[in-house]
Amino acid sequence: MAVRYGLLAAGLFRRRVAIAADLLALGGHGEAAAEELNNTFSSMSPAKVTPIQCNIRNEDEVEALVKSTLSLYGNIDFLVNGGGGQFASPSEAIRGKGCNAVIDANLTGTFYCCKAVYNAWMKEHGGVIVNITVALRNGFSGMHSEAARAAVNNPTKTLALEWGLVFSETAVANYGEQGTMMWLKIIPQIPAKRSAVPEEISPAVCFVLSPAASCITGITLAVDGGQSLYSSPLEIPDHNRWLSPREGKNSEMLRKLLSGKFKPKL
Ligand SMILES: CCCCCCC/C=C/C(=O)SCCNC(=O)CCNC(=O)[C@H](O)C(C)(C)COP(=O)(O)OP(=O)(O)OC[C@H]1O[C@@H](n2cnc3c(N)ncnc32)[C@H](O)[C@@H]1OP(=O)(O)O
Ligand SMILES: NC(=O)C1=CN([C@@H]2O[C@H](COP(=O)(O)OP(=O)(O)OC[C@H]3O[C@@H](n4cnc5c(N)ncnc54)[C@H](OP(=O)(O)O)[C@@H]3O)[C@@H](O)[C@H]2O)C=CC1
Repeated sequence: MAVRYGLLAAGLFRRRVAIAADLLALGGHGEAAAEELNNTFSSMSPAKVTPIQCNIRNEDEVEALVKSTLSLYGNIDFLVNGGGGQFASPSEAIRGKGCNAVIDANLTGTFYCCKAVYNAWMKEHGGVIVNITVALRNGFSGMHSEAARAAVNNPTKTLALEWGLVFSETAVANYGEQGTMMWLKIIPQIPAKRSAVPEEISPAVCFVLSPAASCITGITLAVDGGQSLYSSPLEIPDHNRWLSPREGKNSEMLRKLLSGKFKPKL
């Protein structure tokens, strides 16, 4: 199984019993992470994590990575795209270079990985691909990040159709170190009244990878405690930039209501 290593991928590894497989951990600093996982889980499973460094923003490196994986393991049953991230910034301050960097990491990097694994293995043998993004309905993880994550959604469906693979996009909302303060503020708006934790993301991914999901493809599975069903976590700043309604008795009534001078009957 090929996985770009991260917090969520580590959770996935914990559930390796369900999908007994070796695991290839990737990422800029994968070695220490792989060592930690191998030490932690060696008594529980023969599965082994092998770190191979690769910048997924570089197409040649991704192709070389897939080649190395196949020489190591002989096959690639699953690809879980879990690499990515963003920097925090108000939209108006994001520069082109930063925007492109985030799009390259989250969107183009995901595509490179899908394409390389498909061409080198899954085209002939089939397989399952899961793309992990952010649960972003109504927006919030930053314009650059949102653009990249939302842009994974439709191609996931297109590739599921074009390639005939079991293909799924898992949108997660679990807030660890990133955005903690912001997240604390919005927890009251989450129907579950808490965020998800990595241990709740990995079972969802395992489900999609497992034979239990053998008739599922191209779906988006939100693991977010219902957050995306409810309001947006974004705060709307006070402003006076909206067009006023046409003058008349209804706009007059609205003004009264908003001023608090008029008490509605109900
Ligand atoms: C912000 C909170 C939103 C809600 C969070 C939702 C929940 C999500 C959680 C997670 O994502 S967990 C994963 C956590 N990990 C990360 O987020 C790491 C993300 N970082 C990266 O992937 C990379 O650092 C990057 C953002 C893709 C940038 O790549 P790199 O460092 O290689 O940059 P360059 O290609 O050289 O481009 C640099 C360019 O980028 C802009 N920039 C980078 N950092 C910042 C920053 N902190 N503030 C503003 N702008 C930034 C900037 O334009 C840089 O250009 P220069 O100024 O250097 O010329
Ligand atoms: N954790 C959270 O709260 C949430 C996470 N997500 C998203 O879910 C996905 C997985 O998250 P999680 O596991 O927590 O995140 P992590 O930050 O733990 O893992 C992301 C991994 O991606 C790797 N990575 C980033 N850019 C590249 C690159 N250019 N080339 C190769 N590897 C790269 C990082 O490697 P390295 O560290 O070596 O640079 C890191 O190991 C991400 O897309 C994240 O944005 C969504 C919602 C919430």
